[in-house]
Amino acid sequence: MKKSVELAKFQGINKDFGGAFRTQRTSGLEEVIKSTMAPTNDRKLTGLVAATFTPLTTKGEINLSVIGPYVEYLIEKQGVKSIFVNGTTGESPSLSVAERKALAEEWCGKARGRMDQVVVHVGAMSLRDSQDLARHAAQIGADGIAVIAPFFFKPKTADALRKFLQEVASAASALPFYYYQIPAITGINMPVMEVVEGIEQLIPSFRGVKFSGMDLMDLGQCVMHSQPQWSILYGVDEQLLAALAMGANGAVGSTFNYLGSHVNKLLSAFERGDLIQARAIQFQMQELLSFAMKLGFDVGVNKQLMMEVSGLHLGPPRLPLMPCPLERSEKILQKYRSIFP
Ligand SMILES: CC(=O)N[C@@H]([C@@H](O)[C@H](O)[C@H](O)CO)[C@@H](O)CC(=O)C(=O)O
Repeated sequence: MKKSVELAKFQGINKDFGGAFRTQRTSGLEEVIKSTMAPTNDRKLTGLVAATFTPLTTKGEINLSVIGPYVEYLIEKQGVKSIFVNGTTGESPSLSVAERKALAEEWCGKARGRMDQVVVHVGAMSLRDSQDLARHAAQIGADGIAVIAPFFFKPKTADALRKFLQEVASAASALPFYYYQIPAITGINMPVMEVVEGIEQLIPSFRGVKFSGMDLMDLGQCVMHSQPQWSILYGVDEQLLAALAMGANGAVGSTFNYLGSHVNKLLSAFERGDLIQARAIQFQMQELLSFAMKLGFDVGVNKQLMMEVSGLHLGPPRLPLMPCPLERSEKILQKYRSIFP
């Protein structure tokens, strides 16, 4: 990469929160290729993206009726304008393909005209299921798709993983495609940098990474070598500020469901160079999460906290996750209220 390009990119880093996107200079041939293969939505994904919980009834069925009020809550109370649905927080590995389609359709329908972007996670252990979900996401008007690495039969090399991602992306080539890395869940610790190397040649619709790992050097390398149209979105909410300093363009996370208004202030503070304020908010988030983690924090506990803060009826998590014990949820809610009065 030329030095001037590197410098321009470095200077452009973190100017993305306002939603601006930069266009790439291309040759005539590249223009032709782009016009035939580029995704129809070329709006760069930036800012806060809430990874949504999946509403279930008390009997454990998906509860589509909560999705409309949920979207309104995120917009009105949390200032969150983009969502990432059917991900980890949404318990996608515990949902059937039919349930995932019904949920994705409802999220897209309710968010249409109200939110900036809806990214549908379509990753699955079966390539065919993943392709089916990707095609469906395109039909229902999703703004992008993301794919996690299959984690039962794990790809052994970056090449194998890239091929899997390519096969899914090609089922919905008109949609921006994001690689979803989350090593704590998948057990796949391959550096993201290795996975995305040369990926735009295989996947013309590739638009970035949802980076949910702890390795900030790998994150920095991804930022450094990313293309202008890519979004590097961080997914470990409790250390978001470090990722912003490293050049992340935005964040996808579960806690933005109930902390979005505060984290938006963190982003604004960072943007105007007020590190004291940004750090103070990050420390508040850490205070809450470290308290919850000591008591035991998983998607079930997180979902309960969201229910109590928002008043939305999200129901229990699905087995094998267990509902949050009452005593624990009371303590966490109390802590939440003391930190964020
Ligand atoms: C392991 C995990 O669930 N990570 C969360 C974080 O938002 C996480 O809940 C938060 O940082 C608290 O640890 C997200 O990265 C997951 C996510 O975005 C998703 O639901 O797909």
